[in-house]
Amino acid sequence: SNAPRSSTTSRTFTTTMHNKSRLNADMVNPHVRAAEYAVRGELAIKAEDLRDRLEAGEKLPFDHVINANIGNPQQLDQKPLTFFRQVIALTECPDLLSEENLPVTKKLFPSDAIERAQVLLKEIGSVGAYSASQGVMGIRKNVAKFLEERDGHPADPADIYLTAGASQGVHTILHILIANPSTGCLIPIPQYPLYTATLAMLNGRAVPYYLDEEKAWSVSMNDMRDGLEKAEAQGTDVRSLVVINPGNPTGNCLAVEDMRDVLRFCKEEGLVLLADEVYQTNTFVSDRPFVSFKKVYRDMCAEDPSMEGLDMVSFHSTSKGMIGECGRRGGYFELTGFDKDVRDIIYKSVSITLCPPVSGQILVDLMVNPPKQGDESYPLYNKEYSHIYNSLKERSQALLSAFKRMEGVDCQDAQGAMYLFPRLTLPQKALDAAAEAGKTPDAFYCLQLLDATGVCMVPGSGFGQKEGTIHLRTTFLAPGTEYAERIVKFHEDFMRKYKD
Ligand SMILES: Cc1ncc(COP(=O)(O)O)c(CN[C@@H]2CONC2=O)c1O
Repeated sequence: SNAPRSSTTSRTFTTTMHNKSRLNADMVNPHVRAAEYAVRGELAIKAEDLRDRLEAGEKLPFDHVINANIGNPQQLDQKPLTFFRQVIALTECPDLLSEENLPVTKKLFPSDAIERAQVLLKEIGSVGAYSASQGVMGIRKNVAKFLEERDGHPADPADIYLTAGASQGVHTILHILIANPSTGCLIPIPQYPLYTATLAMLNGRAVPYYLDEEKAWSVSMNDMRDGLEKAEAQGTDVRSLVVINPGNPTGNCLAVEDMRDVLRFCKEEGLVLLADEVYQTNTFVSDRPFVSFKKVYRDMCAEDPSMEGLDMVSFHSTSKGMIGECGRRGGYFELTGFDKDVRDIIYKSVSITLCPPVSGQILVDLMVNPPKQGDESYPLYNKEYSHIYNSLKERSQALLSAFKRMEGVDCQDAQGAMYLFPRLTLPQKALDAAAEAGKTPDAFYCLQLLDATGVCMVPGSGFGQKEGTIHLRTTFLAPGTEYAERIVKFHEDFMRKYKD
């Protein structure tokens, strides 16, 4: 109405009221509704509730909750690498580098941190500005240089895409690969549920291939082939294959021979290989050092040119390793192969979300180009890095030995990554109690463990496991061995309570 407004006038709009109900869960995208991500599922939610109750002063059988459900090192006691934070701080507050402030800044920051921040800011401009969608070129050049030094084969900055963590990279690539509801992707079982959750949201098909627990979780080519053939017989158009190396949740590091078999299989079957290598510096056994799929592939092409023509995406992240800067959301993927038209579509896809976090990009630069011998910051960097590495290795061994002491628990060595994936053999009474509670045996055990000890692990079913087996996934990030003893004690009580 055009009537003059007054404090009492209320404008009324006469429209035909649509009798639409308010949005409810049945109205949202059913594929997103169907997706599951156990790392932050029922157990994690309950752990947060217990933490809140402790903070509110409630008395529980433990005085703090330990999140062993997620590989989040700095949530526990891991400290950030000093040099990385110094460079990030300087790039976030460029006034510290002004002529006027530099004399004071030099008293607070090492010269190589100041120099690195100046070089980065010259490349980036402001960390508050959008960068190129693929990421800052200077940083991508450093990633390419790192890859050349790591693998001994050429790497091109044009093949490098910086991402908001590896998660965003995985989502981008799967989003492009899943062309329709019958498109499938071969996924290792057990796997990190980013893959099955993303495939569910994209309405694609997760095609399982089982890792061989008896062979330290190595890949079984027969199982991979069976998985492919079974899926194709059901009308699935399998277009890609995921390998996680070192493995999450299994901690296995693949032998080069197995990697060659996987590459040959992908070439023969025309599959895009997604090589998730975020744990490439989390390796603990000397006879299984990390070797990239890119290196093995290039070596194979040099021996046999008929291997050329494979399409592969390799993922890395600043969330893992000895860096553990999960919240920064830094990462990248490297494209190997790919038709130019497909690359244009990948670029278009990443351009829609403008650019990855610039501070995450800076962290990628630091990850691939850390202080070197002779640099002012190298002694401190090396000391911190070695301390973190050694403590992760010790903690993996301490928790593994605790599991090996537990009745009915069998656990493969942690060759790498941040996790253990023990297998449990539980008494029938425990299985019956779980069924009675409407829970899977692994979830039942994890819930009881959490209630009794405050230690939050994730049921193996959240990662996939062979029918009839029972596993748990835990990180070994928590400090000390006290919590491992809590787990041992709980297990003894649990097995006594449900003894057949
Ligand atoms: C194998 C693997 N790939 C990708 C990611 C994603 O990492 P960013 O997006 O942070 O780069 C993770 C994270 N690991 C999850 C997070 O913590 N615990 C886990 O199992 C992972 O384990």
